Amino acid sequence: MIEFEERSQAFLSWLSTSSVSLNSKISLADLRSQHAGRGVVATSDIIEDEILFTIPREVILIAENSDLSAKLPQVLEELDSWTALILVMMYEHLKGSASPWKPYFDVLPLTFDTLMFWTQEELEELQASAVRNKIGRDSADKTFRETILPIFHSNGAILFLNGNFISDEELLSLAHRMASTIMAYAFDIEKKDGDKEFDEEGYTSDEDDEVLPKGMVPLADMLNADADRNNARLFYQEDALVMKAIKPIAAGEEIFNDYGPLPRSDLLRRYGYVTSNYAKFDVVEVSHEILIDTVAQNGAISREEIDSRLEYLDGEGIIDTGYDICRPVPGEPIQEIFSPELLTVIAALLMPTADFEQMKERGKLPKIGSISSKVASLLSKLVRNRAMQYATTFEDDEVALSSLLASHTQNNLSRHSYRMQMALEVRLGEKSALREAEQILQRLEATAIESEKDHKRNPRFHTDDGSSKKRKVG
Ligand SMILES: C[S@@+](CC[C@H](N)C(=O)[O-])C[C@H]1O[C@@H](n2cnc3c(N)ncnc32)[C@H](O)[C@@H]1O
Repeated sequence: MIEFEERSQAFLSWLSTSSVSLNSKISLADLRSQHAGRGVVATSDIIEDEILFTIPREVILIAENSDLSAKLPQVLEELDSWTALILVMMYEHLKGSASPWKPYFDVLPLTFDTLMFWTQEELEELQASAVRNKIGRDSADKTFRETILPIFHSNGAILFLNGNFISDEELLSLAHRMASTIMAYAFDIEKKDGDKEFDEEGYTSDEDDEVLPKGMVPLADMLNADADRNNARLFYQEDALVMKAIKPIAAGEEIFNDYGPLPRSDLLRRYGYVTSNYAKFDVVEVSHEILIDTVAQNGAISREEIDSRLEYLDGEGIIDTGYDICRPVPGEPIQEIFSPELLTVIAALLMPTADFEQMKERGKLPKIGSISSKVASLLSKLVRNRAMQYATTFEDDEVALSSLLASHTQNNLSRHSYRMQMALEVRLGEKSALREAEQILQRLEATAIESEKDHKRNPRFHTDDGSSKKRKVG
C-alpha cells in the first residue's frame, strides 16, 4: 500500500508527464488533520487572474478519452453521460496498472462520508431533515443492476481485462464508489467551440438549457471549497481547461473552488462534509402534508374545502411535494424566506370563499405582496409544527454538540463521531433557520395586525393578501 505522500508525488509526476502545466507557486497539501483530505495551497503570493494550472483536454477522464470508447462504442453511445462515465471509471479502475489514469485513481477516495454510505443508525441522527429522502441509494442500486451489470455480463472479455472477474456484488459496490466519486469530484465539461452544434442561423443551443456531460478533471478536483471563500475558477478553452485565481491569494492560503450555494444538508449528501460558512444557505423543506394538516388544524376552512381548492391550485401548477423555508437574511423580503408557491397556496387557502371563487373564475392566483396577519399566523404555526417533527429541541442539540466537540479534543475523532457531529450541525442549522423565520413572522404578524386595525379605522379597501388600496372617491 503506497503511502499518502507517495501517492501525491506520483500523481504530480503523472500530471507533468501528461503535459499539465503547474504554477510553481502552488502545491498539493495534506489537510487530513482538518478532515479535508488533500487540498491545494499557495506557497507564494498569487495575483488576481494568474494561471494556477492548465490541463489539456486529453487528460480529462471522459468516455471519448478512454480506449473503451473504441472497444464498446455502441454501448457507450446508448448510455447517458453520467452512467457512461461510471462504466468508463470502473473499466479504467479494473485495468489497474494498465490504465493511463492509474496515478490519478490512486489519489481518489476509496471511502466516503456522503450520506449514501451512512448506516441507518447514523442517518437517524439527521432526525426530520428532508435530505434523508434524497439519498437515493435504492434507486441507484436498481439502475446499476439494470444497466451496468448486464453490460459486464455481455462484455466480460473486454471489461474484465486479463480475466480478472469480480462478483456482481463487488461490481455494484464499485459502481457506487465511482458514482459517489463523480458526485463529489466531477465537473460539467463545456464543449470545445468546434464540437458545439450550430443551427441554420449560426446560433449554438442555449447553454443554460443544455445538460453538459460530466468529466473528471485531475488536479482541478483536488481543490476544496468553503462557501464563498472561493478564490479560483476553472475556465474552458478550446484545447485545455485553465484554473485561474479570481482574487489575490496570499502565500499559505488554501485555494478554493466553488461547489455552489449549498445548504449543509446537501453538502453532506453530495460531498460528505459541512462547514459553518455554509450555514447561510441552510434550507428546511416542509412537506405538502404538514402544510395541509396545519391549515386544517387552524379550523378556518374544512378539509373538503381545502381539497376542492387544492384541485384548482394543482391545475395551476403550484402544488409541490414540499416547499422551502430558507434561513432569513436581515431586511430581505418574505418571498426570499418562504417559497412563493408556499405563500401562494396559503393565501389561496385562507381567502374568503367568495374571493376564492371569483379568483378561480378569472383563472388567477393570489398576489403575494405584503402578507396579512392571518397568513403570518398560519406560517408561524407551520414553522412550529415543522420544528416539532425533529426528535430533540434546538437547546438539546446545542448541549449535545458542545459535549461531542469537547470529547473530540480529548480522543481521536472516529469516523462515526465525525458523522454524528455533522448530523448535529445539519439538524441544528435547520432548527435555527426555523427559529429565525419564526421571529420574523412574529414581527410581521404584529405589524400586519396594526396596519389591519388602521385599515378598519380608515376608509380603505383591505385586500386579503394584506395589501391596501385607497378607496376611490366619487
Ligand atoms: C473535489 S474533492 C476535493 C479534494 C479532496 N479534498 C481530496 O482529498 O481528494 C471534494 C471532497 O473534498 C472534501 N472537501 C472539500 N472541501 C472541504 C472542506 N472545506 N472541508 C473539508 N472537506 C472538504 C470533501 O470530502 C469533498 O467530498
